[in-house]
Formats: sequence, C-alpha cells, structure tokens
Amino acid sequence: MLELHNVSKRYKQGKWALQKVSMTLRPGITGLLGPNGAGKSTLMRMLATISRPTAGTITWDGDSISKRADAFRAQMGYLPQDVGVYPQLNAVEFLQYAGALKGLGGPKLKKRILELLELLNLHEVRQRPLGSFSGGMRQRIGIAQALLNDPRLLILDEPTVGLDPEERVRFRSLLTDLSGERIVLLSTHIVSDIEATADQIAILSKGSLLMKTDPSEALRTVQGKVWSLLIPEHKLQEARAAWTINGTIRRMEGLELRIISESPPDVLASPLTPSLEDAYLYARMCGGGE
Ligand SMILES: Nc1ncnc2c1ncn2[C@@H]1O[C@H](COP(=O)(O)OP(=O)(O)OP(=O)(O)O)[C@@H](O)[C@H]1O
Repeated sequence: MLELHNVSKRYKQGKWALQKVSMTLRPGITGLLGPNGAGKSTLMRMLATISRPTAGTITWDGDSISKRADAFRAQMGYLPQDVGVYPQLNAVEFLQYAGALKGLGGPKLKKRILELLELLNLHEVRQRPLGSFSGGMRQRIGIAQALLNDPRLLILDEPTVGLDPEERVRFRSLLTDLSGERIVLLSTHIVSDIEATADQIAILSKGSLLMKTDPSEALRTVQGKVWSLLIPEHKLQEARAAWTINGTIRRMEGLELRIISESPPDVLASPLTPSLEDAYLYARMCGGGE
C-alpha cells in the first residue's frame, strides 16, 4: 500500500506545483487525470524517488520511501514522460542496459527480457535499432524497462502520448493484463484512456487533488447535471461564456450542446446520461479548474 500524506512540492522559482495531496493507492489501476501543468509529473517524479516532497510524507507499506529508498526502488517501476532511448541500441541491448542500471543481470535478466519482449509484442523486432521504432513501439519498450524488476508498484507518466487510436486501444488491454496484484498509477489528460480500465480515478488541478474515487462514484457526482440543448450557431460564443460545455454536434437545426450545469440551462434542455469525462469536467468546474 502506498500512502501520500499532505504531499506538497515547491520548485525553486517559488511556485507550488503540488499542494497537500493525500491519498492511498492499493492494487489495481488508478488513473491520474489533469490538464497540462496540473502537477501530475511532479507527483509521479516524487513517487519514483527522482525528487523529494517539499513537505508531507510518502510511505510504502508503512515506511517512508526516502528512508528505505533502495528497498522501495527494487519494488517500483517507472515510465517517465520522456523516456530517453538510445537510437543505436536494439531492444534487447536497451533492456540489458536498463536492467544493469537497476542492479539486475545474469540469466535471470535474460529470461525476463525475453518474457517482456513477448508480453509487449516486441519479440519480432528485438534486433532492430530503437531509432527505427514507431511511437507505439517506443512506448512499449519503455513499459518493458519499467517491468524488468516485476514491480509491485508501476508508475506510468502519460504513457499514451504519441499513440495512434489503434495503439491506444491495444495499450488499454495491455494495461488490464499488467495490473493483477500490482498498484498501477497512470497519468493522462485523456479520459477515454482510463475510462474502461481504471479502478480508481484521481483528479488533479492546479496542484490540488479534486477527487479520488471509483468511476461509478465519480459518475454519481455529475448525475442529473448533464444536459443537451439545441442552439442556433451564432449563439455558441455566448453559450461558452455561460456554461461548461463538453462537446458540440452540428445538426440540421443548429448546434447540439452537451452542457454541464447544476440546474437545467434552459427550459428546452433535456437530461443526458453522464460520462466519466463529464465527471472530470464537473470536478474541475467545482474545483476552480481552468
Ligand atoms: N523543474 C521545474 N521547475 C520549476 N517549475 C516546474 C518544474 N517542473 C514543473 N514545474 C511547474 O510545476 C507545475 C506542474 O507541472 P507538471 O509537469 O507536474 O504538470 P503535469 O500535470 O505533469 O503537466 P504536463 O502533462 O504538461 O507535464 C507547472 O506549473 C510547471 O510549470
């Protein structure tokens, strides 16, 4: 179990990137949602022991992760946002190198590398230089390096960036295969990346945690607050100023808006079934998110 208690981070320029974030992570997939600049990478870097909180504590099975950093790192895998790969190395060489950095080696590492290449569907291309890999293949090799030590805690920072729609779908099913008894924390600003897979969602905005709950509870928070309303096209700007709008569809009769609002935005508005994206926008709306 990973516990964050009032975790805050202030960078040298004096800006608080994260403020008093408290949450508990248990086995399963937790999706960390938030717009750019919300503090997702800041939080993940601290969990990965790349940087330290300015205030607050992070404990793993009750022990502070900084006090027992080596023991913690041995059980943790991290995919940074910008995983640096060496373009001239092939997949096997890169994973051997990444394994050596984690203090792994010998026949056990070799076996693990082959298992991971199979699992991530990279076996066929294992001898190709990484420089020739597509975005999706590079992401899978990044995940493979994070899994080398078979971690109990897997931290994936924006793993779907740069993936095409097909690769995104594949990634989602891979994620489910990977979770099992692990704690998986995955950051994204795209709700559909985690909609079907996350057991828990945590929403960050401007450095604060707005919500941490399971998807069905998140949906309940926005139940009865999502509306459809048809407006003439020239009223769009006015509508945007007045309401939180989660999408527009062009119809013959005008524009159909999906509006998030506590009360009906208009007598002609009709209620809609909420989506997780509505819940995300509603949490940001209530939390003063941009
Ligand atoms: N090394 C740093 N020095 C100073 N400020 C930083 C540093 N890293 C991040 N920040 C600032 O902290 C805030 C949170 O950034 P962070 O990268 O954690 O957000 P994010 O949610 O991961 O967004 P993105 O998806 O764009 O990376 C931002 O305002 C950012 O400018």
